[in-house]
Amino acid sequence: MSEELSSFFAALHTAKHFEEAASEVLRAMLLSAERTLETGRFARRGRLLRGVVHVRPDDAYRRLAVLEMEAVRGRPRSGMGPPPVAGQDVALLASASAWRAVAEQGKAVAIDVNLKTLQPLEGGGVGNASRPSSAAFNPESQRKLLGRQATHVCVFPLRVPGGRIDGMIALEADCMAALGQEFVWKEAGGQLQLLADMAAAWLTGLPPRPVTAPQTDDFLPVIGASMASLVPVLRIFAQQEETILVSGPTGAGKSRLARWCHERSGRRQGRFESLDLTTVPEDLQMAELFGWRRGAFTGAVKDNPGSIARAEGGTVFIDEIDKLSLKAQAGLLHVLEERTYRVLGEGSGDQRANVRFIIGTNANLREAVRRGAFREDLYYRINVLPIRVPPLNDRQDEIPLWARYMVGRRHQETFPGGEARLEEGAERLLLASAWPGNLRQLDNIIRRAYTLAMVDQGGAARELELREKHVRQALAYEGTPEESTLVDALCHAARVFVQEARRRQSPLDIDLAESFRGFVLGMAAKQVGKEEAFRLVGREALVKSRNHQKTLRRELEKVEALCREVAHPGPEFLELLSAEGGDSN
Ligand SMILES: Nc1ncnc2c1ncn2[C@@H]1O[C@H](COP(=O)(O)OP(=O)(O)OP(=O)(O)O)[C@@H](O)[C@H]1O
Repeated sequence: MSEELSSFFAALHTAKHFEEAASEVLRAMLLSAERTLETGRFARRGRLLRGVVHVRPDDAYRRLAVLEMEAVRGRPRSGMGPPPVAGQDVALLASASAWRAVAEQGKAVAIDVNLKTLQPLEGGGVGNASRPSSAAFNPESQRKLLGRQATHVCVFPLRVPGGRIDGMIALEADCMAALGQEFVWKEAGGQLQLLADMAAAWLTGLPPRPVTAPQTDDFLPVIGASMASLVPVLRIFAQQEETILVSGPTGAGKSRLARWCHERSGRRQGRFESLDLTTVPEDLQMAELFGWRRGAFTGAVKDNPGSIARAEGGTVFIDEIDKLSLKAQAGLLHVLEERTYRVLGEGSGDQRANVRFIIGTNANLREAVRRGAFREDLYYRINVLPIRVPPLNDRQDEIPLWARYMVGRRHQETFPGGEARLEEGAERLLLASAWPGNLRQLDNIIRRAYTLAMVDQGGAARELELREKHVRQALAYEGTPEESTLVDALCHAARVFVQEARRRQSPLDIDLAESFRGFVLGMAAKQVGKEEAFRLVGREALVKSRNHQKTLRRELEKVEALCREVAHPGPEFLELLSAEGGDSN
């Protein structure tokens, strides 16, 4: 390994955060490309501009970093210098096609922005045999790149061990003299990809530099650790013009997040129009989007502008995109590519679509593409800036914060200026519950518990406390989700165990497997009687030898030990323990 590569490797080893690793790799790649440029035929006629690292494992953005060439020149070769920050004004590589090409082919692609061509790099250089794809760029992407002097872009896949492509690194350059694929990528491609390959594991594996808690607001009133690391990426997304794809389970807050992005975009003065496709019959989807003229179809008794026209200058949020019919998919693709559409029933004359689209889905769109239910070209067209909202179960740290926020908000509706709090036990109970319905379910439970607390406190309480019993009752109405399997339940128990250990900031030294057996036996004994309980868990022999009473007692003691450890009074079946009384032989 050359000295240069080994010092690059050493720098990656000492990087503690994604930003530091990104800084190293972008600096090394930009300098390497610049050296090639200086010795080639475009020396003094071209210049490197910047590099951008996009980390998007499982097709959802996790991190972004940008490094301007000026910053590279402005600091010594060794030493960390300021980290590359994806600032608010950063312009992202505006091409869905670049990502599609690197993700599908696992190879770097070179783009000539003036010619609007995109061509795979082969081996260390550009293969003449590979087809240039001239449909690769829409005029908007071209305008944007040229607007920041980028005439040539090379995009390298971020290949992690195992062969997955978890992101890309784009280098931008300015060289009017170079045509098509002539720029330095041809000679430097092999070395640049090597640097990207070496850095991939660090870029995708390192945590982000800790950020101070982002500011909350009405649309994002709670931001826990996992969302906090996404907020910088979201802020950048909000300010772009490209389509954002927000995926995540139902009730996780996708619509609110879309609204948050709108409020932070240059289009905030315009309207935010939301179109939930689950509520629109397939044959009316085109009409709802593009509007109609009177008489366009049966029932069209007067003109209707449609979502795009209503949101003129603003944002259209299309939720549950997988419900879009194939016909309407073709219509949406046309708008996204050409920025024009035709109102239904209008003989001629296209309208300009001056809106930004945000798309929501809780379906696996890639899978829908595989099944032929969703157009592949549309998938790539809307998948420019994908982001995933994690389920509430994966952001446990947010549960008490959301619960407090929701109780407060509910109380303000009845008693503006009043005060509502949650008893500690109530928070513990919420934390220990599973939330398949995410924030929507939590909100429902809080509202139900709130009503119970109000009734308990006689109605007119400006100061209100939501107690554990209110939450327990509210949860009881929900019942156990029928689809809950043993594996789901065990996952849930494991999650709560971890959360309890983290809460106390010291190890939770209990043998969970041992106490779990006690829980199972206790529950079974309560439900079907002691002897049958032992049969259910395959320990019939103990019943026959009359040793089961003693065993049950020992098992229940382990349950009791666990309850003591986590300062919980313990479940009802612990009564069995006292009922066993002196029967210890
Ligand atoms: N930022 C928020 N502030 C207050 N409540 C919220 C927020 N986000 C989500 N919620 C609660 O969760 C519910 C669902 O939120 P939202 O509609 O944004 O989720 P979604 O992911 O778009 O759901 P779906 O996929 O079912 O449309 C809201 O009605 C509200 O009760």
